[in-house]
Amino acid sequence: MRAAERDVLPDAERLAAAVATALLEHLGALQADGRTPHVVLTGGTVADLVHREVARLAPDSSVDFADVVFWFGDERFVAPDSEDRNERQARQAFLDAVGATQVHAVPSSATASSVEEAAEVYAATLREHGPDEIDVVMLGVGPDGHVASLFPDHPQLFEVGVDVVAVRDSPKPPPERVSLTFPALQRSTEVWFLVSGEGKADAVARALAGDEVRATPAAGVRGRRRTRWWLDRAAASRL
Ligand SMILES: O=C1O[C@H](COP(=O)(O)O)[C@@H](O)[C@H](O)[C@H]1O
Repeated sequence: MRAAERDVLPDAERLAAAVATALLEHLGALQADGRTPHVVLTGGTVADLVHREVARLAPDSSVDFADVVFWFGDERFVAPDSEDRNERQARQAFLDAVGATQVHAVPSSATASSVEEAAEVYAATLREHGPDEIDVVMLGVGPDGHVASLFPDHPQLFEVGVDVVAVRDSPKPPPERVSLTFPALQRSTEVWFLVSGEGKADAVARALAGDEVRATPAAGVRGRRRTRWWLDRAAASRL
C-alpha cells in the first residue's frame, strides 16, 4: 500500500486554496475521462474555507458541478436550518453557488423521527445511488483524533456490517449525529484529510504514527489508491 502523502502549507488560507485547486483539477480530469465523480464532504472550519475557495475558483475551472455527486461523511441530527448542520454550511459556502444539483443530504430532524431513522434512510440512499468506490473522501480531524462522527472509544468505531451509523452521545455538540463507518469511508479511491491549527498537531502526529484506531480514529482511514494529508504548518508541527 502506498504511504500517506503530506502536503504542508504555510497557513489555513493557503491550505484551503491548495485543496480547492487540487479538487477542481481532479474533478475536471475525472469528467474529461467520461466519469461522474462522487465526493464525500466533511464539515468543520477548514472544510468551510476549502468550500469557499472552490466557489471562488470554480468559474475558471472546467468542472460541471451538475455532474458531480456529493455525499456527507457525517451530519448533525438537527433542524435543516441549524447553524450546526454540515449540509447548510456546504450549501452556503459553495454547493448553491456552483450549481451542484446532485447532493445527497442526511435527513434532518425535520424529516426523520429519530437519529436512527436518519441513519437507516441515508444507508438506503447510499445503497441505491452510491458508487462501487467513492472518488474522493474529504475528512476533517478533531483535536481528539475523530473523523466524520467516529469518536475515540465509541462503539461506532467497530461497526463492520453497516455503512451508516447513528451516534447519540457525541462528546462534541450537538450530541446526535449520523456518520459513515470505516468500511464506507474506506471504499474510496482517495482520502484527503484537511487539518489546520496547533490544536490538531498531536492528533495528526498520532494518526500518522499509526496509533490505535480506538484512540485516534483518523489512523483508521486510507484511500485504496491514495491518502493525502493536507496540513498547515501548525498542524504539522509535531511530525
Ligand atoms: O464535528 C465535526 O468535526 C470535524 C472537525 O471540525 P473542525 O471544526 O475541528 O475542523 C468535522 O470533520 C466533522 O465533519 C464535524 O461533524
